Amino acid sequence: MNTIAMKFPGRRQHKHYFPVENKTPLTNKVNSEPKLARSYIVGIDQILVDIEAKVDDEFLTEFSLKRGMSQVITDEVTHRLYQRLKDEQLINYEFAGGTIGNTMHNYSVLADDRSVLLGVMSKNMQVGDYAYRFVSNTSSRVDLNYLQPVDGPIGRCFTLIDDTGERTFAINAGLINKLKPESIDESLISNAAALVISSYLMRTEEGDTMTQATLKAVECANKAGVPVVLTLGTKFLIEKEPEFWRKFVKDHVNILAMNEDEAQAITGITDPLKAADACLDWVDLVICTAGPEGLFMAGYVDEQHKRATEYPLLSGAIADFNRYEYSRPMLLKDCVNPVRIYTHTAPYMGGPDNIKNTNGAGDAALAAVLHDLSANVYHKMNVDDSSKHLQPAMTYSSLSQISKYANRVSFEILMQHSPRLSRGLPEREDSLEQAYWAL
Ligand SMILES: Nc1ncnc2c1ncn2[C@@H]1O[C@H](COP(=O)(O)OP(=O)(O)OP(=O)(O)O)[C@@H](O)[C@H]1O
Ligand SMILES: O=c1[nH]cnc2c1ncn2[C@@H]1O[C@H](CO)[C@@H](O)[C@H]1O
Repeated sequence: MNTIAMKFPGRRQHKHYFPVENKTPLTNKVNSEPKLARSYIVGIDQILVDIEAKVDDEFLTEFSLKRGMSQVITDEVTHRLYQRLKDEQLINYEFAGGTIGNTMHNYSVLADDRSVLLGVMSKNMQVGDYAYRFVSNTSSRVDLNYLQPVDGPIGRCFTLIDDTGERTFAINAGLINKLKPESIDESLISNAAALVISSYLMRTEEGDTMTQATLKAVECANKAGVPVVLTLGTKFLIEKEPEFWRKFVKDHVNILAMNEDEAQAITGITDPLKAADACLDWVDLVICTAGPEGLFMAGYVDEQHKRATEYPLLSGAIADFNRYEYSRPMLLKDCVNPVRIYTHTAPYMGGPDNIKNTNGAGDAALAAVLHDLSANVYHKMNVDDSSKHLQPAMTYSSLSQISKYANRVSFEILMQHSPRLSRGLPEREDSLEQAYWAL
């Protein structure tokens, strides 16, 4: 089948995509030093290495770990747990992790462009230790220059996979929560295309400064009109304080990413489409992954910019919900007559025959959405007079297109062990219908 590649304006691909640099008629060469402005995104994380191991239910019980949850464990439990995993040779791999660390890495791989990761890093690093491993397993496109040095270890996240494929996280925190508000560079945040955070950043102890650092970054982004993107991390954190999270999301967040369990925890609604719709009362754009059911997205468009889909209309909890999925989503404040838009994408090719591990599939979907969002900022910075920007949209592509891209990236993660991509998507895929990639 004849296919065309998904092309975004980015440093590597822009010249195929839109001619912002024309050849000089005299030399017939493209100016060798194009002075294009660049967009980037910033993420904050608890800097962690994942230690993945296959375990059974008894193992979880022995260490009093709650299945499916991300929980913090003491140094003493860590020591015993690590020893058991080593003695029984249960460890599959040790690799850089962290929900936002993974998202920044995947964004940089997909966009072939810069993201900035904020957090802490051991100031004394030895070849082979966890800090070293984190740095060496992170894309060179992720800017680590703003990490705050600390005198001690980064964190470890035991990623324990049981027979059903469910993952339980046990976190040994090290100094991950010692990021200080002073380490947040305000101009770095206020010039970014987006600020990306997770609910885990609020899980701190007395004396930790991570939460204050995060709140400072969020306030700075809010003030500068930089979209704040929150991923909900794990439902148990949300269930503990749903009222706090609803208020935080309403007051500070523009884009909310979650899976269906987290969506239920924050809205009380089981149906992922209805839950996504409920979240539109608080935010501008919603990404809700739903495992084997695929991906739902919801957003806003102004009446004058809405575009009707060419796909068959779908009905679920909301009738004909995908009617305007061809629209490019907008901030609610930029809509004179806001219309709610929704889309759904079923797992790419029905999902892989053999799912290695679903860990990080949701983070990867978010990385794809961020790629589209920053592509829009990049294009606007360089070709502001393009007719494309007559509509003050948040993203480069339509809701439908972004959702397909995100779902495609999730598929890639399901086929591998690590939550981090090792390469971008293929430019051409014969198995893809043209409509899947066409703009
Ligand atoms: N069993 C499955 N079959 C087919 N596709 C799946 C399956 N599980 C996940 N997916 C795909 O991966 C995407 C994300 O999955 P999921 O909802 O499990 O993310 P998540 O729970 O947020 O993951 P994480 O928190 O580990 O990043 C889904 O939207 C879907 O496209
Ligand atoms: O408490 C936490 N803080 C930051 N990241 C976490 C925490 N618990 C789990 N993950 C991260 O979530 C990723 C998959 O989505 C894993 O790679 C793991 O490192």
